This record gives sequence, structure tokens and C-alpha cells, in this order.
Amino acid sequence: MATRTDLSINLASGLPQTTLVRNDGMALDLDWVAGVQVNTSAIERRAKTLPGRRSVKKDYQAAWLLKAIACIDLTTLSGDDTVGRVGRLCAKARQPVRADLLEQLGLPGLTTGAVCVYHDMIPAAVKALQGTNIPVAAVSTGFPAGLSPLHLRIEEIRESVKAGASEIDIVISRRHALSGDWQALYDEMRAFRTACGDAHVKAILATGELGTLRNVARASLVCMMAGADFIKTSTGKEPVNATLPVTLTMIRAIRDYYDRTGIYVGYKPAGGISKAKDALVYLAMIKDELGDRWLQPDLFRFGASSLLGDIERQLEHHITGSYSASHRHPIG
Ligand SMILES: O=C[C@H](O)COP(=O)(O)O
Repeated sequence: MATRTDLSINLASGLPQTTLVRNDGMALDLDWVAGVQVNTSAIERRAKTLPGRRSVKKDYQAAWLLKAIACIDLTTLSGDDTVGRVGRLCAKARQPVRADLLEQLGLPGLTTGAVCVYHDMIPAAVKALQGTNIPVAAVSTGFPAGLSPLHLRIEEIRESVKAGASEIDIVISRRHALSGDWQALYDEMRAFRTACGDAHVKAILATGELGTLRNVARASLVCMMAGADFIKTSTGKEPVNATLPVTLTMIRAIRDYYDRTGIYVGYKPAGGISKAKDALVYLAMIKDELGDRWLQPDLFRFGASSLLGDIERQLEHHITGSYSASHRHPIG
């Protein structure tokens, strides 16, 4: 079993942080955007071999899973969300794993990275998270399609910030990327960033609707130039959401942006990530491609509604040697 010291050392910097880094952005550099190319078959090949390439076991696996928890934006984005459901989700964010297990793992204060909800549920989440450092993230700008009038999308951001969201997940207009109108995408993202004020902004690219990995790479870059603090794959509502090839493409764009500007931008894969073993693959990929600095909640989040339950089951198995039934982990 993991000792308190083992995991405390491994996770000392893995607890949620209250201060996120900010990206002030830069002028749109169309030459840089036009020069972005993606070798799709090489990306797909590498993505295919990654899951088998690294395996972490026993205490190390437990430590990585605890790290994953600290990086989850625990999410509910359903038409039938209620104040009660959001309250239960927030209780889970405050204490993501059974108290006795967390005690044994040496991290009694562990929480998720954030709670992510629709605008109407912000007050309920803010109330339920009072006394914690867990931020409330709100999806905004006509989520998930992003097709309402621009002034309303901007106003929605302002309203969500006023209601207490300190992180705003915006959706981009896919048509700008699909038609290569990078100036329009830049201007839109810039306006969203300004409306966010001090709130951090995550740009959802909806990569499953962008057609090519080259579009994904270029849209990533343009959103970063326009001041996105995070780039995020998906709303969770597209037919294809987070994938490993898309992840490789986006985190390499983040690396290029960092290399050229010195600015850190975070990454959030979202949609369909529900298994602990998949979370481990994502973490390994981030470590390989971006390094340990990006394995902190201020630069990496999973957008997930059901990943936590599986991680909790694996941790329970790690400590007790047996698996609990998944219905015992209905939330998260
Ligand atoms: O942003 C988060 C996603 O909507 C969550 O998607 P999921 O329900 O497939 O985990």
C-alpha cells in the first residue's frame, strides 16, 4: 500500500491551486498561422502506439490517479440539471474519494480542479463550494453550438462572471475555422477574452467539427494569440470528442506557442473520457510532450462527467484489494 510520504512527495504540487497563469495574447500573426502544417499520418501513428508505451503500476498509479482527480473539471451539462444535482456534484468535488481512503493515501484535503456547469446553475455551485478554493467554471457563448448572436454571447459571458464563475468555457464559431477566416476567429476570441475580465477563459474548439488536424492546429494557435488561457477539445456534445491525435496536435501547438512567446497556455481534453486507464494515457502524453509543468491543475484539466467514479473504484481497489460496484459511485 502507498505510504503517506510516497504520495505526498509525488503529489505535493498536484493539489488544486488558486492562481492560474494568464495569457495576454499577441497580435494575430497570419504568416505563422499559414505556416502551420500537420503530418496527420505521423500524428495518428504516434497516438496509436502511446497507450501501450507507458504503464504505471501500484503506488505510482495511485499517485497519478490522485493527480488526475486534482485536474478534473467535474462536470454536469444536462438539460435536466437541478440545484440538487449540482449540490451533490459539488459535495463530490469537495471530497472526491472516501475520506478514509484519502487519509490513507496521505491527501485528506484533495479536491477536484473545478466544477463545470451551465450558466443557470452557477449560483447553486458557488453556494455549495463556499469555503473551498474550488472554482466554478461555466460553459458560455451559446454552448454547445455557439450560433446565437455575437452580442448575446458576449453578454452571456458577462452575466456568468457576475454570477460568480471564475472560469468561462467559450465555444468558437466553427465556421470561421472551416472557412479559414482566422481574422474573424481572432476578433471573436479577443472579444470573449475581454468580456471575461479577470475570469480565466478556455476556448472550446469542438475539434470533431473542424474537419482536419491542420484546422485544429491553426484554430488552437489563433485562439492562443487572441488570449485563450486554455484550449479545450470539445463540448462533449459533438459526435467525436477528445481523441489522442487531436490531443497531440493541440499540445504541440501549445508547445510551439510557448517556445515562441514564453507564455503558458493550458490544455483541457473533454468529452468521453470516463476510464481511469484513459486518464493515465493522457497524463503520460502531457508529461512526454510538454513536461511536468503542465501536469498541474493550473495548466491541465480533464472535462469529465463520469471519470471520477472509475478513478475512485481503482483507488479503492488499490487500498482494499477489491472493487466496489460502479453503482456505488453514481456521481462523477
Ligand atoms: O466539458 C466537459 C464535457 O461536456 C464532459 O463530457 P462527458 O460527459 O462525456 O464526460
